[in-house]
Amino acid sequence: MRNVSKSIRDQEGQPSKRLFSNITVEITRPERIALIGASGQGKSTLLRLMALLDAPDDGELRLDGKASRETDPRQWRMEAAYVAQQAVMLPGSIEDNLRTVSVLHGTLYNQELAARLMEQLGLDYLDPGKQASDCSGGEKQRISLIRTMLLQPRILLLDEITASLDVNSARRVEELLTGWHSEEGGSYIWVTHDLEQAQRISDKVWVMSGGGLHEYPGESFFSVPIDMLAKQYIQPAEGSLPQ
Ligand SMILES: Nc1ncnc2c1ncn2[C@@H]1O[C@H](COP(=O)(O)OP(=O)(O)OP(=O)(O)O)[C@@H](O)[C@H]1O
Repeated sequence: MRNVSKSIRDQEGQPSKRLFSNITVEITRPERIALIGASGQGKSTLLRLMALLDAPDDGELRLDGKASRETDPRQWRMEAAYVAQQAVMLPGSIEDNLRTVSVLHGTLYNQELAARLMEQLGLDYLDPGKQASDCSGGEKQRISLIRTMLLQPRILLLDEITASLDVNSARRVEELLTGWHSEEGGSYIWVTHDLEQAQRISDKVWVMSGGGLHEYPGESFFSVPIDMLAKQYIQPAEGSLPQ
């Protein structure tokens, strides 16, 4: 991502406030990145740009050297896939939802992988024929992650994906994704407000603040006590946002 900027638009579609400017970052090898920052800094917007679900005002994104504007967005999203905080279930059963991705992208449905992922996330008690809309918020969130993982992307863009999960279920998600990174060489950028989770799941931290993105190696970032980091980066006092 090079020199990427984004403004919020008003109802007339005119830029009303600069959200972030000139963000330049590069991922050159499989990485585990935690993306943190106070509410409203633009973390979700940044993830959505990276999935080509939104467009920057300026700057460019490249994947394997190829510019986003020269790439079929559908093809791009099979490589760099976004998982939303609010899981949206499509009409039909759980299995219909899991199959949707392969139907949309014209790929084979990997039933074995689907069953393994359901088990790893503690969802194997669910009847695949159950209506997805009847699932709980936490079940939907995990089904949505599995649906995306069935695409077998190389980069996962994860937007607070454990926000509605109990501690044990969240840990299963963390184990699945850290295992996926180490075994299959996938990268993720994971938005979280939970600094302890950020420490568990990342080697590198991206902090959004003051309209910019600041990159830190995990070990040096977390050498500062988490409550101090939280004060500075997650719940900054009024008017004291780090620039
Ligand atoms: N489509 C949109 N139209 C207008 N404003 C938007 C739109 N999308 C996001 N915003 C605004 O942009 C700002 C950044 O939103 P974003 O969701 O990216 O922040 P965030 O850092 O992920 O916040 P949080 O941690 O609360 O999820 C917010 O002020 C939000 O209201």
